[in-house]
Parts: sequence; structure tokens; C-alpha cells
Amino acid sequence: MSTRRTRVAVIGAGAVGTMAAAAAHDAGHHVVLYARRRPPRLVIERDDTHRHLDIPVIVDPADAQPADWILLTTKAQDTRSAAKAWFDRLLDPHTTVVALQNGVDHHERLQPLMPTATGLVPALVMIAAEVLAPGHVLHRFGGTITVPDTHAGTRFARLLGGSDITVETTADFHTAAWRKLLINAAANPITAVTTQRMGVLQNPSVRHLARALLDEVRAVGVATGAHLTDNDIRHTFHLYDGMAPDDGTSMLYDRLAGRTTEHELITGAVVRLGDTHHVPVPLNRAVLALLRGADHK
Ligand SMILES: NC(=O)C1=CN([C@@H]2O[C@H](COP(=O)(O)OP(=O)(O)OC[C@H]3O[C@@H](n4cnc5c(N)ncnc54)[C@H](OP(=O)(O)O)[C@@H]3O)[C@@H](O)[C@H]2O)C=CC1
Ligand SMILES: CC(C)(CO)C(=O)C(=O)O
Repeated sequence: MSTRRTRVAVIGAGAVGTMAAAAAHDAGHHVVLYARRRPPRLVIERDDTHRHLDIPVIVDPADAQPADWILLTTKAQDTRSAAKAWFDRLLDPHTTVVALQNGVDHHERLQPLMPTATGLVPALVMIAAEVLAPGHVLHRFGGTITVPDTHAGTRFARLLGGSDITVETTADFHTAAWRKLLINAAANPITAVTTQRMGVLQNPSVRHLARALLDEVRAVGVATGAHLTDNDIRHTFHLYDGMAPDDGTSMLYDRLAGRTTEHELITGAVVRLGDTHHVPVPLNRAVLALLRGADHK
């Protein structure tokens, strides 16, 4: 008896999409990448090695086939247009969508774009990767994805079993998402505003600003019910200090390429939720204004 391989559709052939597609392929699944443009090759570079991927890429929504899993890896601002382009053809009644995106509001972002019965797994990505050229991804560090310990989350952890990405499940996804937001909330805007890589966090004034931004983020997170402590801020700085000076952030890469950044997802979320919960966020508000200015067309 032949068993059908699990069909995994990865939307977005960028940094996270390519890494996720490689992992799903290594786990033995039938993987297809859905992209806006066909990259000339698919290569993951790591520690001076180059791995060439043989994964089909589809660019025309008319060619899309139903999948068991959709791994959505576009930037947040492209979520709606990506769903509009691909979901009709990719979704069947059993499809589960995994949102591999930064931020704390995966459900609000995705749920309105999906049929109500379709399963959604919000996913926190701790894989630092940079697109050096179309289809050429430099894996800088990290290999962990965190999801809720729901039935669908646990199935997703199994889906990538046997690959070099570890999927962790957590009973307190809300706190985990705020911990990830802490990591993004200083590094991403600071690198994007200064157009400097992570070495900029070693500058004492910049470090002082990062600490003050994170104190505001922690206060907002706690007001929303996240169990954040000073340890989480210490852990965030420990992570920053472990990064190489020339590591970047996903928001910096967009800024360097002249693309819109995900500032509304990160600093914007802190400001909006700060206002909702009456937590003052003057520094995040100022940084948000600068990010909006940098993005002004
Ligand atoms: N890079 C990183 O180190 C990390 C990123 N993240 C998060 O992961 C998410 C993905 O980030 P990342 O991989 O860096 O982003 P990238 O910009 O590298 O990749 C996003 C891809 O989505 C594609 N895309 C946009 N719209 C569509 C569409 N309609 N159909 C098909 N493809 C589409 C883009 O195509 P095009 O090339 O045509 O624009 C691009 O290739 C973000 O939320 C980010 O914050 C989280 C942790 C680390
Ligand atoms: C953890 C970090 C900073 C890694 O690149 C990230 O999440 C991002 O770049 O958005």
C-alpha cells in the first residue's frame, strides 16, 4: 500500500520561507514554494558551506495545488495580499496554516483571511537569516520555532521532526510571543533607524535607549497578561551580546533594500497596546514616528 506524502506549501521564498521549506523537505514531505518571482536558484549558505535545494517554485496562483499545511512566511504587511493570491487554491477542508511571522497578533492578522474551520498555528521564529541575493539565503544563527501546545501546534512540531529546525511547544504562548517581541522591539527598530548592524547595540547611548525601550515593552506586555520579568530583559541583552556585530535584523534588511518595514507589527503594536492599557510608551512612540518617517514614500 502506498502512502501519500504530506503536502507542504510554503508561501514566500525569502529568508524564513527558504529555511522552512528546506526543513520540511528534510523531514520527508512533498514541499512546494509559492513565490511572487522565481528565484534563479535556492541556496542556503551556512558556515561557508552552500546547500543547493531542489524544491519546486510556483509563481502563478493558477498552478497552486491543495496542501495539508501552509507555512506563511511573508512579511506581515504582505499577509493580506498573499492570502488573497494563494489561499483559494491551496486550502482544502483539512489544511492547517502556520503563520511564521514576528509579532504578538498572529490570530488577529490571519483569522479574518481564512475560512473559520481552518486551523491556525501562530509561530515564533528564532532563526536569523538574510537574503543575500534572490534565492540565496545566509543562515546566521538559530534553529528554533515556538508554537502553542495545542493539538495543531503539536502536529506541527511532529511535521518538522527529523529536520534541523526544532519546534518547541509552550502552554503560555502569550508570554512566549512577548519574549520574542522584546528581542525584536529594541534590535529591529534601532538597526532599521540607524541602518547599522547589531554592533550598534554596543554603543553606550544606544544600549541605554534599548534598555529604556524594553522597560516600556515589558510594562505593556505585563498589562496584557504576559509573565515578563527583569530576567527576560537580561536574557534579551544576553542574546544581543551573543550576536555577531555584522548580524542584522529582518527590519534592517528591508530598510537597506528600500522596502517597507514591519514597524507597525513591532513598535506599532507596543504603542497601540500601551494606549489600550494606559501604559506610557513615549520612547516607543518617538521611535515609531522615526520608522514611519523612514518609510515615507
Ligand atoms: N529573517 C529573519 O532573520 C527573521 C524573520 N522573522 C520574521 O519572519 C517573517 C518572514 O521574514 P523574512 O523571511 O525575513 O522575510 P523576507 O522578506 O526575506 O521574505 C518574505 C518573502 O515573502 C514574499 N512575498 C510577499 N508577498 C508574497 C506573495 N503575495 N506571494 C508569495 N510570496 C510573497 C516576498 O517576495 P518578494 O521577494 O517578491 O518581496 C519575500 O520573498 C517576518 O514576519 C519576519 O519578521 C523572524 C525571525 C527572524
Ligand atoms: C531574532 C532576530 C533579531 C533575528 O534576526 C529577528 O527576529 C529578526 O531579525 O526579526
